[in-house]
Amino acid sequence: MGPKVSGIKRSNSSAARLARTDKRCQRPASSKSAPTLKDCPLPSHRFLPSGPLTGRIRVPGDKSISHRSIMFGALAVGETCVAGLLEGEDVMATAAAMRAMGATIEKHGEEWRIHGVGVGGLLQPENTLDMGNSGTSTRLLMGLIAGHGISATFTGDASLSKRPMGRVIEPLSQMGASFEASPGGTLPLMMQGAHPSVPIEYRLPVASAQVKSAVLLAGLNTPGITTVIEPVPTRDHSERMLRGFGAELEVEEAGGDQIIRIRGEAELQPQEAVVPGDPSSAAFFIVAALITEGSDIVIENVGLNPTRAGLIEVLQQMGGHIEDLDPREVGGEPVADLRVKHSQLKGIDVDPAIAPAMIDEFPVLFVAASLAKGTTTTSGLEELRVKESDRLSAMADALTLAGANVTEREDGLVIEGTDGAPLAGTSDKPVTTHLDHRIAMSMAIAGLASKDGVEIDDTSPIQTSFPNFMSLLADTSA
Ligand SMILES: O=C(O)C1=C[C@@H](OP(=O)(O)O)[C@@H](O)[C@H](O)C1
Ligand SMILES: C=C(OP(=O)(O)O)C(=O)O
Repeated sequence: MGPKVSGIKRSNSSAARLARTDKRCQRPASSKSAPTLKDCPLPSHRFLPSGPLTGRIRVPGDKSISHRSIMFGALAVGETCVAGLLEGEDVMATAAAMRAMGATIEKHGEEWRIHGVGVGGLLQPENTLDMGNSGTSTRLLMGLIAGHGISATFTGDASLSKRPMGRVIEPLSQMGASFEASPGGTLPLMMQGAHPSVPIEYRLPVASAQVKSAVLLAGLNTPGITTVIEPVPTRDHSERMLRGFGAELEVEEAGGDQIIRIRGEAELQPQEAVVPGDPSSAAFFIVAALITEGSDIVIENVGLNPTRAGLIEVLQQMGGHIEDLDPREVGGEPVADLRVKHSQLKGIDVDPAIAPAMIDEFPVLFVAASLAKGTTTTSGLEELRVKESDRLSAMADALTLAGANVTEREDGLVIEGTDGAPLAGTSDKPVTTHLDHRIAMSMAIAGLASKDGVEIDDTSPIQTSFPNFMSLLADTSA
């Protein structure tokens, strides 16, 4: 770790350890009384201005692909080996749930080995499935359970407990599953899967890969053909990977729609899976290098599936220097090494049609826009209000506190950039991350391009998707 990043603590520091205990503070195992703030101090942290980012780095495995590797491996008969799995809390929540339903999932050296139970073979979990902070785990597992004749209860942390589950309850009910959810269709909820379940044709009312995947996963153990119609394409990892595991799945384009059909009562074959680096995690280092003077960095092995690569296109339109080196395929997904150099960014109107291909990257795009020359306008982003936090309001508040010029609209933010001048940073009050890893990491990056640094109230949510973020940032910045 270089001397100029003394403000950044490593992930094995006491702050990071506290982070993990802190989440459990919501429901302390060892104490009958509710925890007080004193028992559970938040691991706050000030991210200081940084010199150039240089060197070659790798970010952890893709979160979406990691969840699916575990789920599909757990449904194949035989041993699936997964290399490059993300070991963040969200993926570990999926692993714990699949173990509770009968799969064996173990780490051997650098590799994860999964012994599956076969499609149709999931066991009824004995205990409540605690999904922590993870929307993907919850919605995809609801789909899997819907096609099995078992029941399960789902809980989650304070953030997940506010997120809408009606969007999966609706199609899965049509397939025969039944639900008892909290008011507003939220967690905690109890569900009973159906056996046999009923194949449906479902047109997605919202651009969501989680809803698409939930219906396809329910379709895996449903007799006949289950069809999902997608008017707006979203990440297609489920389709690619289900095919790779041997499911009969076809995608047809018709009149601007994608029509995805899966034949049920499938038999999945175990695989040797390799998970590419997560473009959503690489995004923080891409923006960090673009806004920090003198930076020149290579991020190796970044997944560049076209349904995920929207941020790179938008940053290039803003004048960002991002080069693909050595494009290749890893685990059935396009990847490349990305060379990113500091660039003078200019504000643009972001085409809302690109939103699904960068849905998790808007918080960090807002940081880039805050340092660009001129105005960046975003629209069509209502979905950001139902992520781990309301990401439009959380980022508008956080960036304003750090000195950026931001106007919040119903469906997006309008940001007047500083033309490269550093943001003031935060003084007496830290930014609030609302249990949202992407808000925490985005504002950490804003700290690099600030005068006084940016203080984050709670760094613990970073563990959900990018456990070594703090140490990688410290190692990369001069
Ligand atoms: O299918 C997935 O793996 C994901 C889909 C997206 O959610 P939505 O389906 O709610 O858009 C994304 O935000 C999430 O991080 C991961
Ligand atoms: C929205 C996200 O994840 P999830 O929906 O799985 O909680 C995310 O990682 O930004």
